[in-house]
Amino acid sequence: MTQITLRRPDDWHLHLRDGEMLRAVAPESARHFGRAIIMPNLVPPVVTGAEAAAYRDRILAARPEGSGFTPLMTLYLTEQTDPADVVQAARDGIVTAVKLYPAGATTNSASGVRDFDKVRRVLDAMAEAGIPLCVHGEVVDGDVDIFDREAVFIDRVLDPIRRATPGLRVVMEHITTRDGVDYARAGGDTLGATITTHHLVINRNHILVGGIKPHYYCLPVAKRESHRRALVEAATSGDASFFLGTDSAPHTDPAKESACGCAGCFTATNTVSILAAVFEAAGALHKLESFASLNGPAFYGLAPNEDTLTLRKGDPVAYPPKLNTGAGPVTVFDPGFPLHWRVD
Ligand SMILES: NC(=O)N[C@@H](CC(=O)O)C(=O)O
Ligand SMILES: [Zn+2]
Ligand SMILES: [Zn+2]
Repeated sequence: MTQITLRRPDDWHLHLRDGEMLRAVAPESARHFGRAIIMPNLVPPVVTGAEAAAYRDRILAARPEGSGFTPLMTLYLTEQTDPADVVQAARDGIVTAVKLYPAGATTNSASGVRDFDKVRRVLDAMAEAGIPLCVHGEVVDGDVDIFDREAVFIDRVLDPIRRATPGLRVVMEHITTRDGVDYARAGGDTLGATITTHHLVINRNHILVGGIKPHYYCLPVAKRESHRRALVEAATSGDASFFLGTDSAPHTDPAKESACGCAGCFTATNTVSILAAVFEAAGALHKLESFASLNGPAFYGLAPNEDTLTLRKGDPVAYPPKLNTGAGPVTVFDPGFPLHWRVD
């Protein structure tokens, strides 16, 4: 196959940041994607419906002329979140989902949740109103090894929450393990999982072998190769539980290339070409549309995009290694292999 046309993909987990960074990265996502679930972990975080509405306006203003890219906003769940504000913001069409960060789990998560009982009323209201909860699924306990944090979160936090709040629609964001794949697959139609582009490509060796590679460091951290293979198997299976959430998370080079570097891979620029390579290598190009364009909208109760995107195979596509932003240079994720699929 040398050409494939799919419904325009969506990105169900995206960081656009704010200010100069937003202005530089928004066009990178708007080029290929129809919609994106926008992460609320700004400084300070997007906590209320009014803040989400204002942030949405800033994103719309950062789109290139004529772009139809639609940001789908989320609220950052805190122990002070007002259930009525969440429900109202969803009813008003401002907010599509709520994001749960365990406090301290990742970039800008300090305002996240420590005591899950304190958000019980919000979760009950969300279950009742059908508002999805997007979850960064890692425990933060110092005694849990960083490579085990996802599996332990499923047992200690996620499964108890889902049992206590039946009907709550949950997205396990950026799963990185076979444990995550298995739990999502068995979870029925109230449970979905996003998989990032980079976790389909790298394992922990990419970060650590031959010198430390800060641009491959993200959270949850990439796991061993058998887990990466489980993710590829899940993404390319066509199973409706799994859909694309790039987690494209720009940080400037100085913030990444540091004695204490930030977590996040910036993949917005070349994600679609990388995904085509991954799916082709798995003999599953015909499943790319399910993963990138169909399963996500189905979970969120939305129609797929009307328009399409065509990829053609040819000579390697050159992507700029860095995006220059007003906030500083941002390194574009390097998959480590040539990309032959060009988006028309
Ligand atoms: N994935 C990351 O490594 N970083 C994300 C936060 C997140 O999605 O956990 C970021 O905001 O930089
Ligand atoms: Zn996260
Ligand atoms: Zn993220």
